[in-house]
Amino acid sequence: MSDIVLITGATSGFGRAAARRFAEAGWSLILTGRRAERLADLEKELSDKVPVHTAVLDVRDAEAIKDVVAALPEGFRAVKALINNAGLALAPEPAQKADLDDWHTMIDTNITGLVNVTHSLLPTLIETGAGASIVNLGSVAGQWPYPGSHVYGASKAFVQQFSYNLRCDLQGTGVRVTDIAPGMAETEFTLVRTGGDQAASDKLYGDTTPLEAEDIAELICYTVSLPAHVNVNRLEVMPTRQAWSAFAVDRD
Ligand SMILES: NC(=O)C1=CN([C@@H]2O[C@H](COP(=O)(O)OP(=O)(O)OC[C@H]3O[C@@H](n4cnc5c(N)ncnc54)[C@H](OP(=O)(O)O)[C@@H]3O)[C@@H](O)[C@H]2O)C=CC1
Ligand SMILES: O=CCS(=O)(=O)O
Repeated sequence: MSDIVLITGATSGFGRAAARRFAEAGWSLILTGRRAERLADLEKELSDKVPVHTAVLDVRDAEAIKDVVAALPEGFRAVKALINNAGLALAPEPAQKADLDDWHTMIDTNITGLVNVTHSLLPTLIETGAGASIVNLGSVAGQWPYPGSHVYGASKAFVQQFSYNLRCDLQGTGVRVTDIAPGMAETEFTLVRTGGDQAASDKLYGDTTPLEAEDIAELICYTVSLPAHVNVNRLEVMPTRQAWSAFAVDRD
C-alpha cells in the first residue's frame, strides 16, 4: 500500500505543486481546500497516477476538519504526512491602516486553522509512528520583520514556535515536525494579499527570479522522504536574487 499525504490548500501554489510532486513519487493523496472546482480538476489530473481523495475544507472550521478526518475512505486513513500549507497574507498596508477583519482572517487561517488540522490528525500520525511527518508552511516573515508584515509575519512566527514545541512533545512517537520558511515565491499569494491586483503581483515578481511553487514542493517531498531517523527542524529558503535588507532609519 502506498504512503498517504494530506495537503491543506491544495488548490493553488505550493499545495497544488506538492500534490503533483507527491503523485510523481507514488503517494496516495488527500487534497483539501475551499475551491471545489479546482480540487475536482486536480483529482481528474492525478487520479490515473495515484489514488486521490478530495474534500472541500475551510481550515478555520474545526468541526468540518473532524468530519473530513472521520469520513476518510478505507485506503486513505493511515496518513503518513500532513502538509499544513493553507494560509494567506492580507492587508499589505501599514498596521495603522490595516482592517481589523483582515488581521482576524490571517490569525484564524494561519494560526487557528493550522492548529485545528494538526489537532485532528495527531492521533493518526502517532499511530503511523516512525517516518510520519508534519510539515508546516512558515515564512521568512516569521523571523525577519518588514513593513506591512504585521499580523502575517507574527502568524508565521507562531508557526515556527509551534513546530518546535510540537517536536518536543512528539519526541518518542516517531512523528517528525518541520517548519519550511520560504522567501518570495510566485504563486497566487500576492494576488490574494492585494485583493486581486494582478499588476501589483506582476510587478513584485517581475525583473527578478522568484522561487517557484515547484521548488517548495520539491523540498516538502524531500523532507518527508528522508529516512525515519532524520528530522529537518527548519528550512529557510530564498531565491538566490533575494537577501536581507539594512535597518531602516527615520531621519530629519
Ligand atoms: N508565496 C510566497 O511567497 C510564500 C508563501 N508562504 C506560505 O505558503 C502557503 C501557501 O501559499 P502559496 O501557495 O504561496 O499561496 P496561494 O494563494 O497560491 O495558495 C494558498 C492556498 O491556501 C488555501 N487557503 C487559504 N485560506 C484557506 C482556508 N481558510 N481554508 C483552506 N484553505 C485555505 C487556498 O485554497 P482555497 O482558496 O481554495 O481555500 C490555496 O490553496 C501559505 O501558508 C503562505 O503563507 C510562505 C512563504 C512565502
Ligand atoms: O510569506 C511570504 C514571503 S514574504 O512576502 O513575507 O516575503
